[in-house]
Amino acid sequence: MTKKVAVITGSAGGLGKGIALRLAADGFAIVLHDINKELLSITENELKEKGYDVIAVTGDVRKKADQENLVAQAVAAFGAVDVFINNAGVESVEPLEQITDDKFNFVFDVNVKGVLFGTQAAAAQMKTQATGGKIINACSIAAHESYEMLSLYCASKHAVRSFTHSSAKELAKYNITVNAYCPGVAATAMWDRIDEAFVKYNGWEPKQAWNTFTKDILVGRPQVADDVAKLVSFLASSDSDYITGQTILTDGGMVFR
Ligand SMILES: NC(=O)c1ccc[n+]([C@@H]2O[C@H](COP(=O)([O-])OP(=O)(O)OC[C@H]3O[C@@H](n4cnc5c(N)ncnc54)[C@H](O)[C@@H]3O)[C@@H](O)[C@H]2O)c1
Repeated sequence: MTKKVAVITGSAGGLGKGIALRLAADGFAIVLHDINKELLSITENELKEKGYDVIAVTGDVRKKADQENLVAQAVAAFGAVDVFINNAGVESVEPLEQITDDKFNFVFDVNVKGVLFGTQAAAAQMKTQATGGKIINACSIAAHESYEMLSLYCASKHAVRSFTHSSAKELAKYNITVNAYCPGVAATAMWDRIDEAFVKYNGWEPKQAWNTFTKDILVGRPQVADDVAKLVSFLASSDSDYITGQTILTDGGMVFR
């Protein structure tokens, strides 16, 4: 039987890499993708050394042509795109008054336009496949709750949540489901930068933001990439065939919806 194919944007490191490792172990052929060419190559080699079927495509989710190229490369290598994961995202931490025009555009370009262009490219391919496909978006607790100092990031993730709902409705007739995973606080390079921003703007101690955000998590520990990958593994599997348009929290018990 031919392997199903999963494309994961922003998968050179962080949660995307964790998702790629999990889906590879689940039996998917993996298409890695990132703007960071150097790290992408290291991660590609890591998966190859484990014996997984993998290719890596460098690109920028903000560019429609790059997203189309990503899908074309996936199809050229493995023949289909069964699962497309809009994982790439950027954070933004600053007081509301200090958000600039450029910063606003940058965050919305990556987090929202990136999801739109990824969904368009993936759907165009999936519509041609008898089996349809699954589109899975990176959302966040910040798509369900709004935090001070994170207004721009929260607004962008609320937009992704809305896109998840609308695209599920539009694409259902093509046998394409669209869902999202909403992590809480996971130890990645993103959270290192968030912590640094609270030091810069609030005069907090290093790790104070991390400790503040993680201290009340009900399961008693911060999140790791594998926690997120387990939910994505389910959403990528046939076990989730009856689920679409959902933005599912995986946060150890932080936000209740
Ligand atoms: N870490 C968390 O606690 C957390 C919580 C909730 C949601 N999320 C979301 O999960 C996703 C992954 O987060 P992470 O913590 O792994 O972040 P990260 O910064 O550690 O990794 C993100 C990856 O995306 C890549 N990337 C950034 N801009 C890109 C672009 N324009 N085109 C292609 N690739 C690009 C980066 O190079 C990097 O490899 C993001 O959408 C993020 O908003 C993370």
